[in-house]
Amino acid sequence: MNQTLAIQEVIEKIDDAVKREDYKDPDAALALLQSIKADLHCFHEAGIDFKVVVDSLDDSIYITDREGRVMYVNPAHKKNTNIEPEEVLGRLTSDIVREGTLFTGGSTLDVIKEKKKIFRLSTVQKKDPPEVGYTVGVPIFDRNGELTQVVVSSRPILSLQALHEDYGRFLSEIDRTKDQQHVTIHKNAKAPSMSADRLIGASYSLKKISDIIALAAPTDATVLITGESGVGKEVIADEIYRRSDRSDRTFIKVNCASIPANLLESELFGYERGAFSGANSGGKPGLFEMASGGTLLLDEIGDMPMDLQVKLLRALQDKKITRVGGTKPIQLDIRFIAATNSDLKKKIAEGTFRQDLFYRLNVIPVNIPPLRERINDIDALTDHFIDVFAEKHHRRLTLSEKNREVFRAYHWPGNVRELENVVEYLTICASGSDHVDEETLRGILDISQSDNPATGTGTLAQSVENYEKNLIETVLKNSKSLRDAGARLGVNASTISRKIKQYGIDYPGTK
Ligand SMILES: Nc1ncnc2c1ncn2[C@@H]1O[C@H](COP(=O)(O)OP(=O)(O)OP(=O)(O)O)[C@@H](O)[C@H]1O
Repeated sequence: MNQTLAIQEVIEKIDDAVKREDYKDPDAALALLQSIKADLHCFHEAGIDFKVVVDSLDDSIYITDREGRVMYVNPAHKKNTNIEPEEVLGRLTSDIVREGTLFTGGSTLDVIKEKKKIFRLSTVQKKDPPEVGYTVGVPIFDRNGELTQVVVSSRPILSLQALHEDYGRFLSEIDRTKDQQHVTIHKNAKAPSMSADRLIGASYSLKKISDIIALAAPTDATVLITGESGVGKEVIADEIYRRSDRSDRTFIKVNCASIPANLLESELFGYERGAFSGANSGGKPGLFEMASGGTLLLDEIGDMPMDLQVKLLRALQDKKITRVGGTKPIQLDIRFIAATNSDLKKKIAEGTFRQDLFYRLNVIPVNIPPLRERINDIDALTDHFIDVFAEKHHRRLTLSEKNREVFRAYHWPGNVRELENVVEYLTICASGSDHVDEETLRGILDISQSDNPATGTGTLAQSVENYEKNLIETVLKNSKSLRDAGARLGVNASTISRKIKQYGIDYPGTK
């Protein structure tokens, strides 16, 4: 039990006994004394001097009464803020914040107002230059539910930034080790190259998708899989292939966005001898020919150039293609699956995607909702990834119920891929205890979108802008593209591009 609360309970116990005049009844008085002795014994047994503990913490601790009058600050508070204890002790936090010479922001006043735990930024004005801190204010209540004290712990936001950078480095490391190929060829569904990932989830949407797959997979009907980046489109395509009658034949996956537009046509359709200079003189079959008899996944179909869309439409309609520079039609027998994270209807309206191609592809539409709309999948996927990474890294991550609540409440801009990365990172960097501390979680999740916006003075706003600028610069350094940086920060590429201009960040091609 919290020691302050426990002492307060003993005091209240004595007050109640005095009110009831227990001392007039020897039995009641004895019972009271025995109960107090038991309480004191508990403190003694615990053997922990909580003041020594708080004084040894590296985080700043700032404790006020219910009005916000400062009762205590620990030595780390002075070390981290340059504020002498006598400058704040006995003073009202509202006065200190209003004056604005020691610090601004912070969570004390909001905890008093809202009577719940609050996360806020605070700017230490006594530091030169002023330094932004990340504060967590917690209310303490008596047993009647009345607020008695507020305890605020804080640390410089740079420590969170360091954590974020560490996580950014981890992500680029993963990217580097991932297969960077634009085309993947699987000989059959049991080939070692096929990912072992199966469709995990407990949500109603995933169950519906699973039902559609069960019905559509054994047919040759074209499937169009849509959904944000990282929702699991490729996993669904794999599942369709596994459950299809073509699972013992070739499955080719081609990423239409990563192959340069001028090469995509010859990659897909192949070319005849001497079709263009530099090409293999004997001609080359394209991916359509190579996939014939099997399945072809056209990933990122929304990024296919318009002129190729016409050719693709013809191939789908006629089930025939002609190599670049060739005249002889080649018969195809392909099961097509297309996937995209673009809004194809919007692209049609903008004139960058052909409507007739859309209808050709959209025979069996499968839309995968973002993870934040499939909260029931989060626990199942988390457990799945904990198992996967326990096996890979020989250590097991344990999450508390509170950690899981943070997971369920988070908006997962990078969807399942982000959840997978977070679980891998925590397995490596934060396993070995029965929970992950909340600060570590907030450090690697996208805190810029947290539900605790900074309450701000001009200086605070400026500091937050600085933080945002630094964070974007750091993430850009570790990213392959604006889109990649956007995905890491949970915003789209155009937001990153706008911020680059707004903050004058030096990034090639944006000036
Ligand atoms: N339902 C799921 N069950 C198990 N693993 C999943 C599930 N959904 C996604 N994943 C995992 O999440 C990661 C991202 O999934 P995937 O590559 O299929 O997403 P995507 O929608 O194709 O992304 P992008 O549009 O960026 O290519 C993969 O490692 C995949 O194994």
